Amino acid sequence: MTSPASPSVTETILNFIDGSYRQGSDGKSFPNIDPATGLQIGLVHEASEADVADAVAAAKAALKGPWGKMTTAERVKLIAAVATEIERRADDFLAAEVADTGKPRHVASHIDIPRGAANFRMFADVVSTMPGESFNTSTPDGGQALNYTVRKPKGVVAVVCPWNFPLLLMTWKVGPALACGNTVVVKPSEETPRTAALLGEVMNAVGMPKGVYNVVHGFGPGSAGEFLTSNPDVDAITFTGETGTGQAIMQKAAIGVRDISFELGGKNPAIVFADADLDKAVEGLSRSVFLNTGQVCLGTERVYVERPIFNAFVARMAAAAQGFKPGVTGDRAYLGPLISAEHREKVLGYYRRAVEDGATVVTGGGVPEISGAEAGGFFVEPTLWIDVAHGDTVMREEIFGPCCGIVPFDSEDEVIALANDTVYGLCASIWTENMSRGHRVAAAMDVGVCWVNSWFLRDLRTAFGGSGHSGIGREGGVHSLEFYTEITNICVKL
Ligand SMILES: NC(=O)C1=CN([C@@H]2O[C@H](COP(=O)(O)OP(=O)(O)OC[C@H]3O[C@@H](n4cnc5c(N)ncnc54)[C@H](O)[C@@H]3O)[C@@H](O)[C@H]2O)C=CC1
Ligand SMILES: O=C(O)/C=C/C=C(\O)C(=O)O
Repeated sequence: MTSPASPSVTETILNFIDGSYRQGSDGKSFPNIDPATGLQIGLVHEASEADVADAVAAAKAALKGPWGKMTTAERVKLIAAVATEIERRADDFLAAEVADTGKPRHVASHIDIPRGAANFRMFADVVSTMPGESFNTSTPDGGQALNYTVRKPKGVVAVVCPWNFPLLLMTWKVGPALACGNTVVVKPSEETPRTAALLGEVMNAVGMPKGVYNVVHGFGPGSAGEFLTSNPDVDAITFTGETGTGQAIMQKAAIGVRDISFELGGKNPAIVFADADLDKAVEGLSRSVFLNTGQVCLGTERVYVERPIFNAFVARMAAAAQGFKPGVTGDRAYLGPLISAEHREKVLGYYRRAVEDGATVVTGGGVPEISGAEAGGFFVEPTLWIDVAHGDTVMREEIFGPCCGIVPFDSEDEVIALANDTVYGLCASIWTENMSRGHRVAAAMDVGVCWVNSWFLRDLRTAFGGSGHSGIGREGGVHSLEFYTEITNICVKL
């Protein structure tokens, strides 16, 4: 895709290959759009197949260079320096993330940017403190053997990223990959190329060897995403994004039997029991439904509420939703735009479908009136539905917008069955003051992550990922090492 530079273009975003910024070798570029205004604010240089091959070759060569020869102590010192440099340049990362996503500054400054640094620091700690495994083994001749494991990097890791938390989700993969001694080629989302490109400056500033961190810009099929995941010198692929994309990447990964780690979509339920602390539940669920304008894989799109408190809960959630004013200026309770005009059309399609299927719109359901600079932004109203049936499209498909259906229930068994009746299995949240019930229902959820009386409360050492159509594998803490390292078991006859 090529687009001519327009007068509003202010910045050129380049690929980062073998330690240097490069234009695309075949001269293609595409526009970088500010979702808050709909205006073009930059021009992204698209990587050609040859550029992607160069990036992979640089990453492969770097495994044999100074990077591959470093001790763990030397490597983790560099990785910790990356975290410190991100913190030092926090304002630059914040500006880049806000420009690409249109998200409110307070969201990016509290979530995206600090996590970008933390993802490096935490995995530097994990790798430097990770114990090995060993067994004393009795041998048939009455003697002994010692078994122990050594972990080695997998090699070149392809990191394919989405647009909802660009720096956070990219570094969640790059941090452990590098801490384990791999090299990476990152394909950021075409919607959000800036922070991945900026991280190249950080790598050079801290003295990261050339070729360890590479970035190629472009799209999926027939572009950088496909070129990267089909390159035979890529040893493993980690991906966050849509389930269908995961399936396409999995087919590429099968060639050469490459390992994959996938964090995919969700249709996450929340269960609110009548004994819940309603203030806490409404506060938590108004974040889980509306944070990042609902563009969170962990976001809640189905809320089940025990019948005695159903009406009170719906009224409180409606008031909370009406407090979120779409737009990028004003007080803290505002909603940023959706990522693109195309995504807004998709979300509005679900808004229409809910009504066609008989839902009652409690609040929202359309496009807000916004004047001034943001009039061309991709905003939608925060939206709640009741009178939705379990089989309705908006209760089954991932929408990725600021909306949810709210449904009453009468018994614990009934609500567990409803919550689990989905092809997805990413996360759930349970709201109750009866902790024995909290533990019991949480354990019954067929998901990778279940919160009780909280949501998106993250300890980066814990296992993170989903089951079913929500993903393959777990990352986080030592779980990341399972994916980013290869184990050799050494058996020594004593
Ligand atoms: N964290 C999550 O779970 C996310 C889920 N989504 C869901 O996915 C929907 C579509 O959003 P998209 O950005 O289009 O997600 P996507 O899954 O198509 O894109 C994610 C990344 O994969 C790349 N990609 C796409 N097709 C590829 C292919 N065949 N081979 C290699 N790379 C490929 C894209 O260029 C991008 O970097 C959203 O509406 C939302 O429902 C989107 C972003 C994040
Ligand atoms: O905390 C994390 O590691 C991840 C958070 C959010 C997502 O994975 C997502 O929205 O895709």
